[in-house]
Amino acid sequence: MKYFLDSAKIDEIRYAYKHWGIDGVTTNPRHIMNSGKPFITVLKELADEFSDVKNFPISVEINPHLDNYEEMVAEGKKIASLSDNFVIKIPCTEQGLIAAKNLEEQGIKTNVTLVFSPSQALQPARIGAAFVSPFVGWKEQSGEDTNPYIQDIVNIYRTYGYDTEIIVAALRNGKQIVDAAKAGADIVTCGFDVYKTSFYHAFTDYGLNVFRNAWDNTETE
Ligand SMILES: O=C[C@H](O)COP(=O)(O)O
Repeated sequence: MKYFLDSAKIDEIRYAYKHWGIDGVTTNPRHIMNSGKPFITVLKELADEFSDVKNFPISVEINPHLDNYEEMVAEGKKIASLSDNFVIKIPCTEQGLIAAKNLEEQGIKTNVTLVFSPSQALQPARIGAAFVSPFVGWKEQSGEDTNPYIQDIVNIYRTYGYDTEIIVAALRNGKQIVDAAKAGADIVTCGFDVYKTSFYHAFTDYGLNVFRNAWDNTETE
């Protein structure tokens, strides 16, 4: 399963690429806002940082105020022209799906986002979107069990042999990463701290102390 970093902060993206070998990046307007930098500055930083890296998808979301497909396509083309790695993130609305179909027909990769049900996940696959992003964290926060929903999407995609890659998004902890892996998702996207926490277990620290203690009480020669 591939790991994407959900962030627009260049320092943590650089670190996660170099040290963790992340496979791609996803951004959204909230991440861009949290970077504290203007939209176009973030895009240029990301384009420059990975200019020599092939097949490193970086999802960039279009202006969320756009609500007709022609404007969405125009904006998507503008963003895509900045880097071969850019994937255009488009909301799963009827107009968004038309825009995604148009962009894919023009050879521009799309990531259909804000997906919350298997029925929403079907059309992005039918029109050949490169990626679909079903959200988990937001649904779990509202008290829903998200395992069947992700598993259903994976099963449907496998049944029909759809090529669209499933990015399980908005994950908040290691258990949700494991649930996505158990369901057979292609990719997860998480924030920097979620990955860091997922690498940790209290028993590892406990065990390290046991071994350090043993080491300190053993003659080296
Ligand atoms: O854009 C997709 C993100 O995974 C949404 O997650 P977020 O709630 O962490 O911004």
